[in-house]
Amino acid sequence: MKLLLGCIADDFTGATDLANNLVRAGMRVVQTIGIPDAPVAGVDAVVVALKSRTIPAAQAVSQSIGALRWLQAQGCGQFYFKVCSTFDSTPQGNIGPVAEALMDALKADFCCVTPAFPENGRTVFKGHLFVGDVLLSDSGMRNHPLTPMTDANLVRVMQAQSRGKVGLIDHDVVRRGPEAIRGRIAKLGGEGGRFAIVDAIDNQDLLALGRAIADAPLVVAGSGVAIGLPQNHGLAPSTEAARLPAASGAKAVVSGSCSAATNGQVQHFLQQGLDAFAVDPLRIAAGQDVAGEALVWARSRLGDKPVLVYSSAPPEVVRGIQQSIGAGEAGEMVEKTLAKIARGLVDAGVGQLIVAGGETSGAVVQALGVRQMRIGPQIDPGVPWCHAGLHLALKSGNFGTPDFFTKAFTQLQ
Ligand SMILES: Nc1ncnc2c1ncn2[C@@H]1O[C@H](COP(=O)(O)OP(=O)(O)OP(=O)(O)O)[C@@H](O)[C@H]1O
Ligand SMILES: O=C(O)[C@@H](O)C(=O)CO
Repeated sequence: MKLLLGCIADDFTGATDLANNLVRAGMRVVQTIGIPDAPVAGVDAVVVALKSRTIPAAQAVSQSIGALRWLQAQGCGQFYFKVCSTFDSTPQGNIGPVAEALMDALKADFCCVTPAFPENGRTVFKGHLFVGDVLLSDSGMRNHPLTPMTDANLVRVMQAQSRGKVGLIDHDVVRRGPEAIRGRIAKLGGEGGRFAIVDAIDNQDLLALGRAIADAPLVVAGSGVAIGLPQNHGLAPSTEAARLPAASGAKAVVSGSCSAATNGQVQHFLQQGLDAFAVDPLRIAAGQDVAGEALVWARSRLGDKPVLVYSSAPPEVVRGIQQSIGAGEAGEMVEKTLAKIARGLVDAGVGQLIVAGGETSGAVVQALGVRQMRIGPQIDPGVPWCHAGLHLALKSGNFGTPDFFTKAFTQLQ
């Protein structure tokens, strides 16, 4: 059986987010960690998770083209480049350069682009991206250390990193439905345009866009557009596609995300009086065996109630640590330590594991030797349970309700 959709995601939690929306809309999906070395059978879509969001553009292009070639070899007819719902990028890329390289490889003339994900508060109107009630440029993303987003006008943002001309399909057109969208694509393409940012403020808009681009070789989007593509293959939302084996084993959370949502989730967990171990980056830097200590601490506590191991901290604490040992060094040390702890927890019997943070998830999944994950039911928008021998939930820093670290396990019972 041929794959219906081939997806390339620029980070790990983003890949899971996309896979989750495809599954909810009725596709059976496998997420692979990097380019697989063997064919994947029995699914409708494969999401290849790369870690290409902030690496040099040339490397991001070459990894993405590698993923495209593998997906083409599986017979995919349509491709999806998953980018962040806050359009994380710089004038150097990587959204524009990767999108143009994929279009060249696919001989595609035109491509629709939208990070809209209304269920998670990301909407695009008149080409401007809103995060909840504020413009992207007024959201916390303006302070992002690697990809500060200081302009909410996505036509301008995309144009700055693309050779081809970028236009807009605005909401007046989108709400008139698929035919009107197709008409505008043809018009913009006829005027020499290569990309259009597409407005979408609710799921209805995304379903219309999904229909309009049924025959397009490529779409560049957050996970939102995924809800509109399975309908083109006669698939409908169902819980069947999200069925996973029964969960077993002890429960644990490993959190290296320092985003506001995760910090709130850590506080909520602590307020429940549940067991938690704080990882101190300064002690790691001083050469202490923090991973060993955490595992000794955890072993006697593993069981039905979840344990939490976290380095998550508020921005002022993180800044202090970064000033003392360097931002890159602190990040790498913490990631390595948390990954070692996650490996030890699984060896000690953890079978249900939540990991918070995209970089942290990448490090943990690599330490666990996971190459593929089957996507299961959604916990919160953008975060599903997955199965890879054990049950895993990879949570984007900004996603999930405050009780996520306890509620997620209840869902598996
Ligand atoms: N206390 C800390 N001090 C300094 N750096 C830390 C600390 N805790 C975690 N880190 C590092 O901060 C980074 C957090 O990035 P990560 O991608 O895991 O989370 P996020 O940015 O919130 O998630 P997402 O990418 O899904 O939005 C990691 O490199 C992690 O190792
Ligand atoms: O689209 C999003 O916001 C997320 O899937 C993501 O990419 C997190 O890094």
